[in-house]
Amino acid sequence: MSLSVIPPPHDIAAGASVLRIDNASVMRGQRLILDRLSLQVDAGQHTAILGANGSGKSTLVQLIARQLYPLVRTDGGGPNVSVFGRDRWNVSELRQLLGIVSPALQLDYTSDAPLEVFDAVVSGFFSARGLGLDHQVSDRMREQAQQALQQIGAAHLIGRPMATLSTGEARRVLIARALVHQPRALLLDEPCAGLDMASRRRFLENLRELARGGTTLMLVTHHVEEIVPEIAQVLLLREGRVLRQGSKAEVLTGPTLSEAFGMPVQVQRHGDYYAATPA
Ligand SMILES: Nc1ncnc2c1ncn2[C@@H]1O[C@H](COP(=O)(O)OP(=O)(O)OP(=O)(O)O)[C@@H](O)[C@H]1O
Repeated sequence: MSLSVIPPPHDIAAGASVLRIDNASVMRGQRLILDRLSLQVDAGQHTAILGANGSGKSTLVQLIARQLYPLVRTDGGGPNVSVFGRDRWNVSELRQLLGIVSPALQLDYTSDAPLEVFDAVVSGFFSARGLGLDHQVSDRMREQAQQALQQIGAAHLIGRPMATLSTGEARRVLIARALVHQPRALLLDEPCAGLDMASRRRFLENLRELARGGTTLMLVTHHVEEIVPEIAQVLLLREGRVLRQGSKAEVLTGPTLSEAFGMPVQVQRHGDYYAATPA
């Protein structure tokens, strides 16, 4: 199923990459958390960002989401993080092009007891959590929200309070919310965390459909098994630095993952999927 497009209220530079990070470093407190990181994601170049606990993945998500800013360059170069060709964004405008689903977002939405599923999704049009008196919801918006919920297999949850949903159900609803704008890209931080085997499989199939439908995926995970076949590029982080970047065949090897996770790891390939286990 494809959603009809509500055109974004702004232009994007023609041919601009979804994401360009050039030698960006991020400090938190006195610590250097990301160290001269570079990454380019072009439209349709589905990418996994992989790394052990504490390697800097969530910090990178916040950098991309413009919730954190890199250190000012000392080499005289221009801005070192651009999303859709721009380094400055109004966050709600950016969300129309780049949908983001993260554990922090899920916690925020599921702890709002009265928030109902459909309102949680349709309020995505206003970058608000739930509907207020000043929000004018058009028939078109309702239709788009309904379609997004159907697309991700969550339409049956309409009417339920967000706080009563299971982890997997809430995850789907938040993805539907991110999809109402039909974003060009989705940034998913550990989207399978807390999902059981069957939910994870169904969810990964949803992601594959989105990727095939033209949404560029940026998937942050520490599970090699979640790297769906459509993802061709992998960025492997270790202690805030890029340990390796390239195709799956180049990055997902035993020696490289052993270095990334600090223990011997064996990699198996099952068709188009990879799996990693302690050696
Ligand atoms: N606000 C902060 N102040 C200081 N250090 C921080 C802060 N936030 C994160 N860190 C540190 O930055 C490093 C990277 O954290 P980050 O959350 O980005 O890693 P991650 O790869 O997402 O880890 P995980 O897989 O455990 O979620 C960690 O060592 C963490 O302790």
